[in-house]
Amino acid sequence: MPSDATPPARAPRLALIHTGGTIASRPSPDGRGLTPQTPPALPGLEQVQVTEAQPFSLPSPHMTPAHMGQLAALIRELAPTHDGVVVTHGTDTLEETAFALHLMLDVKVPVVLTGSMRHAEEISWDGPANLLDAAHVALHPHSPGRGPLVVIGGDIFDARTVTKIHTTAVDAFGGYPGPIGRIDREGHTPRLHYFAMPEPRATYHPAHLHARVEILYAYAGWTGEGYAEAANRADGLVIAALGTGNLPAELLPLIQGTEKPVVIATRTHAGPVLPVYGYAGGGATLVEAGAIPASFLNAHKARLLLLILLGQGLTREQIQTVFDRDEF
Ligand SMILES: NC(=O)C[C@H](N)C(=O)O
Repeated sequence: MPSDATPPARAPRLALIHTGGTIASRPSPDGRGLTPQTPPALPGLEQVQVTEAQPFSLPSPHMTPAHMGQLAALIRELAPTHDGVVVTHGTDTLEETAFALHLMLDVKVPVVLTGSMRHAEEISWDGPANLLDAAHVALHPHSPGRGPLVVIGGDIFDARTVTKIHTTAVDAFGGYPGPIGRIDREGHTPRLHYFAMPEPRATYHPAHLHARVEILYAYAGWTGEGYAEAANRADGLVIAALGTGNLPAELLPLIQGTEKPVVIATRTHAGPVLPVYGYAGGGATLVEAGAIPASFLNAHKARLLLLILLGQGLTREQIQTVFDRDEF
């Protein structure tokens, strides 16, 4: 006899993509230190249908833009048949992969990256809780529309602002102005709060990811060592400059003479790049010489944005507009 009872809601479907990192690492049998070996198991989500994939297993210092492109393609493939995607990743370059995905992915389901600071054989192994938090965030109804998120230690971060702030602490992630949400558990029940609404963002579709963009790091007494060589071989440069985006005077003529895009970020850990100083090498003179302020992006995220815009074939002027208007 036909029943008019509502059929039970189907089990949520989660795609779990492993890429390596400490969350997959253990001491290697040859005694030479930690290496990625076994992807972590997802604990305590009985009602969820999980599909696992492992496109590669790398320590995250071995990640390249090509791997980020491969990951983006896999997520695009899995997204239509899943309600959320979790990516496990090494923490060293996690913010770069998160931001590259932020720039390139326009999938509808949430994408959440997580990792761990301690490996599976350590007493303070933080992998399982981070992974469970990430899964809850990925499947939560308030998570779509925020771009890829990073979840570590219960904090939920936006890919644009998150950065690794500690080399060993379990709460290794932060960044100005801080988390956009928080997940905790009351018993087994997740409690999730967002502190801001989702907002629209631009996404890009580069034809390739092999533009060469190099980063130079400014310091007191830099007279431009390495600049000419980098400018010759690269398609674009990013400089982690001083304060609001200032450099020693010797850099001004070098930037004036560079046709390729030169983006000025800051080595300071928070705040925008603003062209306010008019002394030789001051931010105002660099912008007048054609340099592009990176807004509030750190140097390694500015590099990815520049690399992606170059891969999409944008001109120097178009690239400047993207940075000027915060179209990311
Ligand atoms: N905690 C970590 O995952 C660090 C490791 N070196 C990695 O990024 O792969």
